[in-house]
Amino acid sequence: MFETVKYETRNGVAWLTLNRPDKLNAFTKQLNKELEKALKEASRDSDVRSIVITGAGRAFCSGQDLADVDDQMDHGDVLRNHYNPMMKALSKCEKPVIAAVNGVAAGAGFSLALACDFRIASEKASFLQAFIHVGLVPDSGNLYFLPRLIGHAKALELAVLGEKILADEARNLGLVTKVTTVDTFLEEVGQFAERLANMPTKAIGLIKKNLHASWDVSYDEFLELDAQGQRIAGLTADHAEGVQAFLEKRKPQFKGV
Ligand SMILES: CC(C)(COP(=O)(O)OP(=O)(O)OC[C@H]1O[C@@H](n2cnc3c(N)ncnc32)[C@H](O)[C@@H]1OP(=O)(O)O)[C@@H](O)C(=O)NCCC(=O)NCCSC(=O)/C=C1/CC=CC=CO1
Repeated sequence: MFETVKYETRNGVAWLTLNRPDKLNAFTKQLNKELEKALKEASRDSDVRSIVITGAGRAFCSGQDLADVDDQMDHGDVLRNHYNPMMKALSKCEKPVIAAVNGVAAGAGFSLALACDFRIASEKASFLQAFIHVGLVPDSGNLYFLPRLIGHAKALELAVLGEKILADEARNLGLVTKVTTVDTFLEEVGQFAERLANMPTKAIGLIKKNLHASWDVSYDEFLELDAQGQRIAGLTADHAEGVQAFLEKRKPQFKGV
């Protein structure tokens, strides 16, 4: 299906593996486009109820392929034409997305991990604001998500100093949900992704939507978003099943509809 992204589905989970291990899964235009398409495919497929993004080999993603940067190129247009569509496909996805950070996440690879809903890190994972080392500014939504996750002061420190953050520090900062050993990494990511895939998918999508909206609207406007979201959730079969299961004292079987 794709050359630079491995796309697999099993047990309700789409696994999207960035697949340029020799270059630490650095982004090329092809990888930007294929990840965008893979995200849209997983968003569309009703059998998919959670998504994992990870990297082949020893890295998660090392950001822009620096051998593929042309002196003459307008970096703003590179973002507009190649990165932003990929990042928008991710932000528009209503299903839970997990960044399974198996190794280094640098530059736009760090941004990609930040834009996911959850980050699970292997003990070998690290996070690097590589941009400053090549005289650039963190992009692809990096400075949108980072202060929301760890606060302004720490976000500024990481972006300006560009020091590598190891997995345990990332957990202490609140950047990752959990850190696993190398040996149990894929199994634990799989278990977490399948747990999400068996939850009320529409409600998760609405939680994502309203949490994002909460940064941009007044409290009164937000209360109206609550009402709109709850109306939609209240009409789902999963809501009916949740209530029924509670009354019957059994475990609910959510179907994602
Ligand atoms: C810290 C590193 C990510 C990992 O370091 P290390 O583990 O020591 O591994 P290396 O020996 O450095 O790398 C192994 C091989 O992979 C190649 N490689 C790694 N990263 C890239 C890359 N980004 N582009 C191309 N190739 C890469 C590396 O050359 C080695 O190959 P050989 O074995 O053939 O020699 C470290 O690798 C590192 O700092 N990488 C660069 C990180 C970086 O600066 N990323 C880009 C930031 S800018 C960005 O992401 C976004 C944009 C968007 C728009 C426009 C323009 C630019 O940037």
